[in-house]
Amino acid sequence: MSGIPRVLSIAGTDPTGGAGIHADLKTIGALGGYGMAVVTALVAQNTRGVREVHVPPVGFLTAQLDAVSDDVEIDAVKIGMLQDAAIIEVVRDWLARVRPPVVVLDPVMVATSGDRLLDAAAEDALRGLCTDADLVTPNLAELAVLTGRPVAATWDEALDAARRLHESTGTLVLLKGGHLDGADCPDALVGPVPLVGPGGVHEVAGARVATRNTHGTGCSLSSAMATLRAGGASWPDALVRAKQWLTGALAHADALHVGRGNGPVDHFHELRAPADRAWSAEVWDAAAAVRAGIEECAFVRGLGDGSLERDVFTWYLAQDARYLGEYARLLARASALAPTADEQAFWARSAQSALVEEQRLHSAHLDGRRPADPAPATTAYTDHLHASGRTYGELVAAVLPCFWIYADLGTRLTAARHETHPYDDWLAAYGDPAFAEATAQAVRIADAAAGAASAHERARMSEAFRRSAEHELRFFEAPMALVPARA
Ligand SMILES: Nc1ncnc2c1ncn2[C@@H]1O[C@H](COP(=O)(O)OP(=O)(O)O)[C@@H](O)[C@H]1O
Ligand SMILES: Cc1ncc(COP(=O)(O)OP(=O)(O)O)c(N)n1
Repeated sequence: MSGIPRVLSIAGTDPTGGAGIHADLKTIGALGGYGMAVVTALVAQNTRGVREVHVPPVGFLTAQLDAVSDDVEIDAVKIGMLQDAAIIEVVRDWLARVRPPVVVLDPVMVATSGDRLLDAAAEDALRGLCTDADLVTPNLAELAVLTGRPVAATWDEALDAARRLHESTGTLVLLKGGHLDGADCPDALVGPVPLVGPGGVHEVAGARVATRNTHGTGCSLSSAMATLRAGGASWPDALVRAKQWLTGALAHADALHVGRGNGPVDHFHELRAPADRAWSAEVWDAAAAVRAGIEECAFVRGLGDGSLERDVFTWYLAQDARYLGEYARLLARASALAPTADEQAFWARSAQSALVEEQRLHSAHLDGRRPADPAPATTAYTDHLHASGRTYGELVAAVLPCFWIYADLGTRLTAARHETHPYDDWLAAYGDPAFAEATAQAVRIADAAAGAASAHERARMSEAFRRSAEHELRFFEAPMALVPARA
């Protein structure tokens, strides 16, 4: 494969650009591929429904397919609307001759509007095509037709149906939770253990975005899977990234204002993001007063100029040791929830660093004494962090101020360092360039999570960050408040 995956969509059209080959080409481009398209059917449709379908002669479909494959090395194919058995036959013949390394089949049957996009007589032929694909991505209604069972009403029923489809076809199944009710919107890969892991199910959790603009989500998801897999991702990693991207596209869908019905998602929301204000910049600026309070508080000033009483500092360290023990648990939880291997590894390293490096420094200062009981400010902070662990985005937002405020203080306090400074090793730890880099990575991760979040989830992230920043201030104020004469 060349560096850029060459992905062919075989599908029908949508002149409003939300579904079919139009959605496929946008998706492939948005996820870094080179998109190509062979048209199976011309569909006069918009965001409110399908008006008419024109199917060119099947000989012309063969001519299109051959024109592409005679010339271009195809890394992946995504197959969408096929309309009738004759078209399915042509595609099967072509696949038998030209077998691209990745074949994803979205078994399109009925649009959200209720209009049929596949003849009822072609359902058997489509079952046959499922066996030729590497991945098949039915929604719940399509899964019911393919398995000959009633439409699943619960996630467990849907998983059962997906297992049946996998068993009857031998093909990996991407089960989609879009048509279930509730605040969650999970997807899952169901297939052989070597491909998807223990139990033959790899579930990817997701929050439901509150929007009616979901037109073309199935087309977009299947094209995303084809593109990411052709780019070298495992199927589970492809699903994690595809879902993160699609959730962001849904979260930005309302801003498009395309059509009066079920509008499309914003495939290019990630390209537009740099022009938007980063989430991190928003919350950092919003916390300006709290940050100023920290810089000006007696404890931080005393730490900077070295005038801080040793017993006050020791009290602070004992509390910090208590805090870090809990903080490490929360970082480990972020690692468990992380959507990518890189983020998982980052949070795991951070948890280890919080436990080992920081506590090593503390034990040097605490001179072997056991950490004290947690003070109210310490408990309030760690309670808040635990309460913020509902979703990955919120948790990442909640743990971020501890990185960022300390790194920021570190760059300022580094200027105060000198050989005989009583707290020089402490100032060095927080001014450490490696800690600054870890902080920058935590900020990047939080911005990516905010980019994929719904407006509601993004607001929760901002609130989690704001409250953690306030807890940081109280944490710095606590040692001096306990010793009022020194404040
Ligand atoms: N409101 C929503 N919020 C978040 N994800 C959604 C929403 N609706 C659909 N999805 C996601 O879009 C993809 C397509 O799912 P689905 O709607 O079930 O299929 P189809 O578009 O083929 O009917 C899945 O990844 C699903 O989880
Ligand atoms: C040409 C064409 N192909 C497929 C669909 C259905 O797309 P899907 O992604 O399942 O989205 P909804 O129709 O469910 O919104 C289509 N409408 N047109």
